[in-house]
Amino acid sequence: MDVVWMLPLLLLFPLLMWTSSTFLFYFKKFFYVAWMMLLALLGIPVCLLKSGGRDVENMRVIRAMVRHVKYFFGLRIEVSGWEHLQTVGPYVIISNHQSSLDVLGMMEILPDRCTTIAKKELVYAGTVGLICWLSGIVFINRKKTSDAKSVMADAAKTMLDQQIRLWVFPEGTRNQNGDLLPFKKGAFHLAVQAQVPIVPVVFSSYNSFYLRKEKQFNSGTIKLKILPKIETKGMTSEDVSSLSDLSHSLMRTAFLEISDSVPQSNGPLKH
Ligand SMILES: CCCCCCCCCCCCCCCCC(=O)SCCNC(=O)CCNC(=O)[C@H](O)C(C)(C)COP(=O)(O)OP(=O)(O)OC[C@H]1O[C@@H](n2cnc3c(N)ncnc32)[C@H](O)[C@@H]1OP(=O)(O)O
Ligand SMILES: CCCCCCCC/C=C\CCCCCCCC(=O)OC[C@@H](O)COP(=O)(O)O
Repeated sequence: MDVVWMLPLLLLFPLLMWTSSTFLFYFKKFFYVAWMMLLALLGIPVCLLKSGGRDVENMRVIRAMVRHVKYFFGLRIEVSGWEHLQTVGPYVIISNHQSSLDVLGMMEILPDRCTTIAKKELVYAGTVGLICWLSGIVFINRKKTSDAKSVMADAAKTMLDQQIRLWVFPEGTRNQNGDLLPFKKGAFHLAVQAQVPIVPVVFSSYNSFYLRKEKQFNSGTIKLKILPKIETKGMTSEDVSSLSDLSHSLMRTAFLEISDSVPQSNGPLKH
């Protein structure tokens, strides 16, 4: 191409960058995925050298490598309720799930020996998939409940045998509706089967800085509220529904309390 044409294009590019919020939205999203892929590529050999294979201890590598990422996007993460994570031994963390950006908040508070339950498709996500597998992430097939149930029953045993904590997203999918989705039951069966406490964690609404439909991705604050643990000792599968309802109501109250009242992306969810 002629140099004469290159010059205005070169000048236009930064202008486009600073003026078009849609362009910035896609650029930031692309950068997020690309950066995470690169970090994972660098993290994989570290994990292999440290533990030689699939091991929950590799979560420490991810936690350390992801902590700076928030600064690229001007995101502040404010945590409250740290004391509720000071529980000895295994427990199940449950949290709401709005976007893949949740990984940033997660890595801010992730306790030692804590891994997560994820959809099986994530294992195919290139270097990110491989580092997730190396870090002991438990993959489930959401379309086959019987398979998912047996994988989670095995996880309940592993939690106790290997003193592992598990992070589950009980909504079962990403949701940015300005409210919580009804909860799936897996996390509660897991906690009851292992007879371990549940620690609810609530992420404030991202609607004040990240709107998928409107293609807005600005800087902002994520509030993370860790709630007091809920004991499950002595509970049976009969108690799962009430345990799920109690957790949902506590988390919904906290979610509405810490989220700014901003226009919602898709309107409030109708139950
Ligand atoms: C260095 C660089 C690094 C780079 C980055 C790396 C980042 C990596 C770290 C972070 C990773 C983050 C990953 C995030 C990924 C998040 C996700 O993938 S979310 C999606 C996957 N997760 C879930 O789906 C978990 C929640 N879902 C469930 O628990 C579900 O219950 C289910 C087990 C999948 C089953 O779902 P479903 O059948 O649709 O619905 P239910 O109503 O819940 O269940 C039906 C029926 O079955 C009973 N039941 C459910 N579970 C059990 C069980 N474990 N045991 C026994 N019975 C069970 C339930 O009670 C229902 O019966 P009922 O009679 O109606 O009560
Ligand atoms: C086929 C591949 C599927 C996942 C591709 C993700 C690739 C992302 C790469 C880098 C981003 C940083 C780490 C993100 C890890 C979190 C992944 C995530 O949040 O998955 C979404 C899942 O919770 C729910 O998905 P659905 O909305 O139910 O569907």
